[in-house]
Amino acid sequence: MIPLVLVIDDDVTLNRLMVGQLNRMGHAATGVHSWAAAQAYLQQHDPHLVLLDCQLPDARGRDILPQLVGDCPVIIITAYGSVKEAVGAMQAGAAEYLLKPVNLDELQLVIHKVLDAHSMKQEFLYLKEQVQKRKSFMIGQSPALKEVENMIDAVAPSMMTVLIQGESGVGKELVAREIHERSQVASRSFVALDCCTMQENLFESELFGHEKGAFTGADRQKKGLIESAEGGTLFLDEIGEITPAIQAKLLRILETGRFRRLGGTRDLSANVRVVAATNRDLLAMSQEGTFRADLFYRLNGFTIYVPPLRQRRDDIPALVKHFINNHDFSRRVNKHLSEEALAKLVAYPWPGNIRELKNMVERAIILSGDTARILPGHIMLSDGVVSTTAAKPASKGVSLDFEQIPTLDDLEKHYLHLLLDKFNGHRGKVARTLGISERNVYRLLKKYEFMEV
Ligand SMILES: Nc1ncnc2c1ncn2[C@@H]1O[C@H](COP(=O)(O)OP(=O)(O)OP(=O)(O)O)[C@@H](O)[C@H]1O
Repeated sequence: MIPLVLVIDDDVTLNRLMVGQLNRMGHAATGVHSWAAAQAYLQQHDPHLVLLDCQLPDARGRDILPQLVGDCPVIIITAYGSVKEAVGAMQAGAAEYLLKPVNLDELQLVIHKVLDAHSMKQEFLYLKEQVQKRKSFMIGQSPALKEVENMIDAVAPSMMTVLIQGESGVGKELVAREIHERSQVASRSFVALDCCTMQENLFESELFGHEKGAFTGADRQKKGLIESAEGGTLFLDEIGEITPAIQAKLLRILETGRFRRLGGTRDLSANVRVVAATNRDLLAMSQEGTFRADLFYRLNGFTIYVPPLRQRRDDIPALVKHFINNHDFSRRVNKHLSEEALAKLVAYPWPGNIRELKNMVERAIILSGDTARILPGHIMLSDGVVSTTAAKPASKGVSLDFEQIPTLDDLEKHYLHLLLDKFNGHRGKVARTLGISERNVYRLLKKYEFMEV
């Protein structure tokens, strides 16, 4: 498509020069010398770009600009010495400005830049719209999941705080994203913070931000995630892990909408919707005194419980199909599950829930090689590891059960397996939990020949 360009300039010579240059660049340019002539042109055409002289005989550029900028990018041409006018035009929405006398090389550069930026913006807006229009990412038709969907629909349009409860890997973060996507603030940011992976100070500065000099190394002011989520949704994952000091600050945000950056003396307002998730029993924790009861009641105003996969086995076939279809390699070889393999999956208790199912499907795809059919032999369910934290959400510790007395290597291997499942294969989080470097985690992955390596 050849871009249409309209040049509105009463300087006849400059106008002709610019039109000539634009046509040589492969555009279809038309020159007019007044606003009246431009209006006549605009009634018949939709140009992709307008070059507009600030001083026309029958109108001033800054009065016309608002009528043009909504439809296409506008480059202002202004007399040398009227930079102030050019700045005003930029503030009113002009894409760029050129000073007279116009240098034709510069004209070419600026036009390329403006058209490229405009097409990128159009593409971005298109993609954003597509993403917003997209249907739910939540797969499954079971009555239990439908109930969760109904709860999401009910609460999403309000700005109410929501608590999502459920075992690890059931899809709590997905539910939080759905609440955001179906809310009135869907076009604003969704900011997620995992409360269990950071030390208290780091976490505080990440969430609330800090002022310059708040602590050693704070050499400049930094905004926190609360400010990044301004007008949108702040998702606090693993809320049961936050310390009492942070619990108090979070309570203040929920009660008053106010907070301070670390080292700050000024209150700032937090205009965010808070959605929190946990696999712990917050009620029991608040009764034991490890989680503030007042914060629990604030969060608990609207709770969505996401049931474990073993209570909605009907969803397994659709989930497996979804994970296979979303795997590049399996799409190429048209992978599918044999009936026996599916039966094996449906019978399994899934202590690691949908995350475990997803990892298992990905492993089975690799193990089945070039054959299209995934057979029961390609499905490796956890061998020997009978229970994990996932099966005991209220417990803070970890239990590994073995059929025989394990060696040190068995313990290491199974604990690594458990952490990989818990953190969805995230090596950084595994390393932080084990207190070793990521390089060492990588070494262990190789040692035990995990498929993720
Ligand atoms: N209904 C679903 N449809 C499709 N994918 C799902 C569904 N539920 C969960 N998943 C996928 O399963 C994985 C785990 O989900 P998610 O991270 O939301 O679980 P979680 O409950 O937040 O886990 P954790 O407690 O460990 O933070 C993700 O890859 C997610 O996309």
